[in-house]
Amino acid sequence: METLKIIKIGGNIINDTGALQQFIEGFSKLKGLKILVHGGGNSATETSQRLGLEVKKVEGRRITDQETLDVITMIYAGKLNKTIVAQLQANDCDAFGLSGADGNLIQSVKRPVTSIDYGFAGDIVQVNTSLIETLLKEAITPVFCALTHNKQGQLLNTNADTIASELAIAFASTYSVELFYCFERNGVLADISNDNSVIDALDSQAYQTLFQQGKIADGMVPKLDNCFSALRKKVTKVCIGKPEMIFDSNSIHTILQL
Ligand SMILES: Nc1ncnc2c1ncn2[C@@H]1O[C@H](COP(=O)(O)OP(=O)(O)O)[C@@H](O)[C@H]1O
Ligand SMILES: CC(=O)N[C@@H](CCC(=O)OP(=O)(O)O)C(=O)O
Repeated sequence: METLKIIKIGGNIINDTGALQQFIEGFSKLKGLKILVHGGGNSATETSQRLGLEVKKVEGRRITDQETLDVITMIYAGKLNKTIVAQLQANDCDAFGLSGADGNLIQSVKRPVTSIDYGFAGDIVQVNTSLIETLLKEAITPVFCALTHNKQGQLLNTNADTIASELAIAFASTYSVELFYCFERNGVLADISNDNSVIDALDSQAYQTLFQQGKIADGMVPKLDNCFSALRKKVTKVCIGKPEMIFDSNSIHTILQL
């Protein structure tokens, strides 16, 4: 099976001009089929705060009211997506910026209300792989932002880690999919205050233990849930670490195992 690399970059990489530039240059040079998914949660938080909007997150997911949805649409689908695409184009990577609404690529439903109402936040129900494959076959690199839609005219905020894992799962029967989560740390850390405490290989049982000990928390919890869900659904390889892991397989990072 041909390999498809799905690479996600988080908001802290996007906000660091040097790190983003280095990533864009390396990503552009990667051979073979590739898809980029970007977050940008901290840019949305900054802009919301500047506008005097209250920022609320539960278990790493943003509670998205109408005003917050307006902000994230401008930031994720507008400023960040178009800036990243322009920078990739400058590096001769034929990038094509997308939300889940474009071409009906990613459909979702409003996250069901339990004790928490996440507002306009979506859970993915369907990925339109055929149109994405058409782009890939034309040597076009899809670049997804963290927005999906419900096919009834409503945009929904969707965690970028989940978009990456759902894309990976949707392609797992067609390609050998390698999923990379790039962020600002060296990998999953046994001690969050020590960047040298990278766990080389993490399985779901060790994850549960570290979670119960409080050593894995915040945004790392939904990230790891997405990683293990992808592995269970036949994604070939899942890694977490700094962007250099996608160009240099010897660099320090965490490999996930079931
Ligand atoms: N054990 C851990 N190892 C690494 N990061 C951790 C750990 N526990 C919690 N974290 C936190 O998780 C964050 C990554 O999640 P998140 O903020 O959602 O990343 P991103 O913006 O890249 O999606 C890290 O910045 C770190 O603060
Ligand atoms: C529902 C939900 O939480 N969506 C995320 C989407 C952005 C994101 O995932 O950004 P990072 O990858 O930089 O964290 C949010 O608004 O923060």
